[in-house]
Amino acid sequence: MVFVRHALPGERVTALVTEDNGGGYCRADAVTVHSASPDRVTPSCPLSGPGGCGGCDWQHVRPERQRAIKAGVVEEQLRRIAGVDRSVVVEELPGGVLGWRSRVRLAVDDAGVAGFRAHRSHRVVAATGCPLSVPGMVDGLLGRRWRPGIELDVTVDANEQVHVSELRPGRGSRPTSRRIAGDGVAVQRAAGRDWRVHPHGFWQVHPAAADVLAEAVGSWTRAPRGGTAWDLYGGAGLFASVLAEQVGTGGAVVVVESAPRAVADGERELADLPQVSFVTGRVERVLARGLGGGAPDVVVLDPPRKGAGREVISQIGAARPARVVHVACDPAAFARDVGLLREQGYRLAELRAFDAFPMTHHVECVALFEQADGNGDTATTTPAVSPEE
Ligand SMILES: C[S@@+](CC[C@H](N)C(=O)[O-])C[C@H]1O[C@@H](n2cnc3c(N)ncnc32)[C@H](O)[C@@H]1O
Repeated sequence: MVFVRHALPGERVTALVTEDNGGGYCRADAVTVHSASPDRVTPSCPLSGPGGCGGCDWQHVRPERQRAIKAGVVEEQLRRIAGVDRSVVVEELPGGVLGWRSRVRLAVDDAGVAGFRAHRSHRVVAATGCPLSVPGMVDGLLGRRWRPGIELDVTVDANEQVHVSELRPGRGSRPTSRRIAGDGVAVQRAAGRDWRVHPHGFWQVHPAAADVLAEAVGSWTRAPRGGTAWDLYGGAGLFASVLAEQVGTGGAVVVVESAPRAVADGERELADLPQVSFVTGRVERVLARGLGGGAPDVVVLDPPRKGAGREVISQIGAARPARVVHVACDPAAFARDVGLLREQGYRLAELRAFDAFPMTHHVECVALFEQADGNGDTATTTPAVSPEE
């Protein structure tokens, strides 16, 4: 099998193999298009294409078609990995497909010129702009000379303040970071409040995404008044703020998050919600120790790309919440977690998918799971969940 970047289904192309994995599969880049798909468009960035910047690999595809392909990917992974047959629509976020990216990592080459890393490579592609980024955020950074070998972490917040940190390779795998622009506090707006958070901690990259996801999650959690909810992989507590309104001051919302900086931000920003508490630690370890405070009525989980996995899903299953809302940014890991939740007796009740990363292959899913009541879901095959996951 050959995965060809920069091509579209139905096209005839000449492709250059970039990675040969022996008997398994190859990766290749389409370098010449002989017969183009009607969905092919001219990329707005000259660096998009073979040998160019690795950031946005779908600029050559009509945006409507991008969303249709992403929907097909989610459907296919659910069918193949979780044995669930479900039709998916990928919803557009407000703001258009360009100028949305509020966080970028620039790299500086040996000559001191800033640009973007090439796809799956350390090579730096010099750039003069980035049409995907919020307008103006990288202007002035790309045209300057920098110390060779550093990287620049750039975030623009909801107040249009640009925050820049210089990252120098440090001892071990951790770079040392030095703030060179911004006041070190990014203001973000979502779920009806302003959040003052670390500019380079986790926050949704698309400016509309945090609000859209909080609304989607909150519409399905329906945590009972006085009830208990868990917000796992909770960051600064975006979803906890929604859950807190639902359970009221007589209820309890517990956020579990491994990054101490995000916990510190959340404890400060949600100090007006006494029903919210934070636990710093890895979800799998914290749940193994036991969270205390009674069984949850609702669990929200928003793990990183690799998903939650068997251990965490089993721990959630053992707590028997009535509803589980899963937020996921990798369709394959998500489908594996769907299969694991089914093993725990949960059925996929609702699913929405969002184009939170236009012009890239990434897609964000939000799913509601309810305890299966015997009616079952629309499984077509036995879930193909690997035992070690
Ligand atoms: C996709 S983000 C979601 C954050 C939050 N729900 C939000 O929307 O702002 C995933 C979060 O999980 C945290 N994380 C990653 N691995 C973790 C683990 N094993 N246990 C707890 N938190 C973890 C990361 O630090 C990050 O804040």
